[in-house]
Amino acid sequence: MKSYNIALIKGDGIGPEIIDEAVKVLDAVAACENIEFNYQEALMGGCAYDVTGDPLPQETIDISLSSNAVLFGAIGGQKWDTLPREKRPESGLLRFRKELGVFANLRPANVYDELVNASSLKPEIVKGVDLMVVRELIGGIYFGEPKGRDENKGWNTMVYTRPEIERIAHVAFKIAMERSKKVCSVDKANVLDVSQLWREVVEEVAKEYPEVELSHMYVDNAAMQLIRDPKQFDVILTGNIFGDILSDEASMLSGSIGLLPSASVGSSIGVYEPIHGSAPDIAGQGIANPIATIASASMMLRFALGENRAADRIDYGIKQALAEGYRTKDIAGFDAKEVCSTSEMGSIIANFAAKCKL
Ligand SMILES: NC(=O)C1=CN([C@@H]2O[C@H](COP(=O)(O)OP(=O)(O)OC[C@H]3O[C@@H](n4cnc5c(N)ncnc54)[C@H](O)[C@@H]3O)[C@@H](O)[C@H]2O)C=CC1
Ligand SMILES: CC(C)CC(=O)C(=O)O
Ligand SMILES: [Mg+2]
Repeated sequence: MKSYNIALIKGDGIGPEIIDEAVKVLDAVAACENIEFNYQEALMGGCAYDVTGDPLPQETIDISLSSNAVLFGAIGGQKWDTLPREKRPESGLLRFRKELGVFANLRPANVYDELVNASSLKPEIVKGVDLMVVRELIGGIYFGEPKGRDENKGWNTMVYTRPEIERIAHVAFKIAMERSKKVCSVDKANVLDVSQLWREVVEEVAKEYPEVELSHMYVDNAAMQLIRDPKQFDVILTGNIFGDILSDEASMLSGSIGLLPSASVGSSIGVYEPIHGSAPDIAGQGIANPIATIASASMMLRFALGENRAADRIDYGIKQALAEGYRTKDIAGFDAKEVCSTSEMGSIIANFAAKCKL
């Protein structure tokens, strides 16, 4: 029996609720595939600050680095918003990503056929959308120096170096080679010097992938085009802040931010996490959609552990639950057979995943 060590970082808000459902589904597929998971929980975010005074205790980094993969929920909430920057949950998350060297955040945005009516856009615009946002994750304006604020001024700096752009561009082109061989690099090169360098380096890297068609788009136009005609995109390559924003926007093509998973990968252990935050407005109500996290667990199985059969089971479980009309509140349109709680949705997906005939 193969055995894997998984670091579980539940975090704040809905984090524990959605991670519990992903664990339920992982255990269901493990039983079918003769594998086992040893989970080790670690604190990050506001809950870590409350216990240790640090949103990212060293123990969390150690546990993560000694595991095969990290499954992450979400951090943050109003309770911690007035703390000094370094103590805030979000600083812990940024530091964590840097410590683990996860420079590439892969955010697939697919529209499930079963949910074309859940989108706020017309079905003919969203049906068949299948794109991948490749977001640089440990550089750009969230990390650049100088940053700070005083009474009357606040400042941050967007910095990218040539090697940082090269490595994320290679990730995007390699992914495009496995897909429809199209990369759209999104920047703001009409205004930002850093984007001019970005564009130049992406052009250079593109020469190593002659089969891939490269285009460039300014981020403001990209935000509009994503809604106007999302199927024009295959791989979107972009920096940290633009990717953060565009992927949240892309989630509305699929119907809810509670649906989109992600993989944060780089030089060591990967972190598998939904694209959304801790959703304090719905925490504790049992209504959060766990699908983004369950789908992130599937990405973990496929990319970190090579357990493709188990991942296929999860993907099938999600699709089948939707096909049979099960919906959490965020995606409950007119065609919902039943509006389920977070925990019911996890159990339904686990059951279908276990029954999947591979
Ligand atoms: N990776 C992370 O841990 C992230 C943390 N955050 C933090 O989360 C906190 C809340 O941030 P917001 O801007 O409100 O973003 P958010 O993504 O937490 O929530 C935005 C909206 O989407 C809804 N939503 C999010 N996830 C959902 C799910 N699984 N099912 C159903 N509805 C869902 C929420 O109820 C809310 O109305 C902040 O402290 C923020 O810094 C934000 C983004 C990412
Ligand atoms: C701390 C933020 C950068 C988290 C976030 O919004 C994200 O990674 O999507
Ligand atoms: Mg975000």
